[in-house]
Amino acid sequence: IKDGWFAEISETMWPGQAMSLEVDKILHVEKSKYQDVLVFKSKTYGNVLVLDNCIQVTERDEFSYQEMITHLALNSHPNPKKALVIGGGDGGVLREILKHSSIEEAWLCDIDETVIEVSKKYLPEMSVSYQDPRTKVHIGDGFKFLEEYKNQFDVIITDSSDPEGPAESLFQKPYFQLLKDALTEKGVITTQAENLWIHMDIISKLKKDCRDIFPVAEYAYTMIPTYPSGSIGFMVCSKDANADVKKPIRFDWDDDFVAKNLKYYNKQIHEAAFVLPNWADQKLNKG
Ligand SMILES: NCCCN[C@H]1CC[C@H](N)CC1
Repeated sequence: IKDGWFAEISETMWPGQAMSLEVDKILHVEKSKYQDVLVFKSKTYGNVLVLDNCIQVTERDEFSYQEMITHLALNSHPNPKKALVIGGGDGGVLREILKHSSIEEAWLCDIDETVIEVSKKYLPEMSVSYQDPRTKVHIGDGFKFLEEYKNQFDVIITDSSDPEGPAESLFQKPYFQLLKDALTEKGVITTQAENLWIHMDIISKLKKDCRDIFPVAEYAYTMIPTYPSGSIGFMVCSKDANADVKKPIRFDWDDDFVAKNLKYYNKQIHEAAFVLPNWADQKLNKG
């Protein structure tokens, strides 16, 4: 933090650019077993969680990412009862999963307990999900966790940081085979799949690996001001060869629920999220 500003600089992951947020107050600085953890109160985006110098969530715009990574998956499954988040220690994705009345168990496996602890203290609107009786928390490596649970989950969401650091293995092909084996018959996954403007190499490899393992694998994205280049994508995959993940097959919420509980996701946005600009469509779907 310099002259009252936090700059998200990464010469390897987004060279030559940086998102900056003005800092009002530093709330927490800690070196956990896995990464540097920083929480600060920003001037205009609420509290901000930073891991290894990468912005993970801000209170002002997190809903875009949390709602899309969750509902693109759950509304592509006919009747999700048991869901799992790999990562997601801030609790935001868990909060979104719990908005589906079909959910009986919402599991979360994050490697770093410190992230959960600081979220409970500084991100109350996301960590509220830990109080839900359907929530089950496991602290550990998602890779190892999945090796123990076969044919268990209807939906698995990989809410990870970037491929540099503790989440590196969550972007490799063997991980997607583990995800598939942990899913039930019509299981659906979503993963954090980076940005079209600066990570096309990562995305095309992810799509290829997912296509080799899942009969259905599509990339979708959302607008989010505080992530690099202002948007972030998701791989959305289904074990069901007849599934069309590009359209919601379920939308159980009435207008009143949507007005009160969904600030971003709706039926039209579900479909629109898969529509790519020409250069991206060429590279991803025709390359
Ligand atoms: N729920 C936390 C979100 C983690 N996803 C972020 C996506 C953008 C990355 N540069 C950092 C992690």
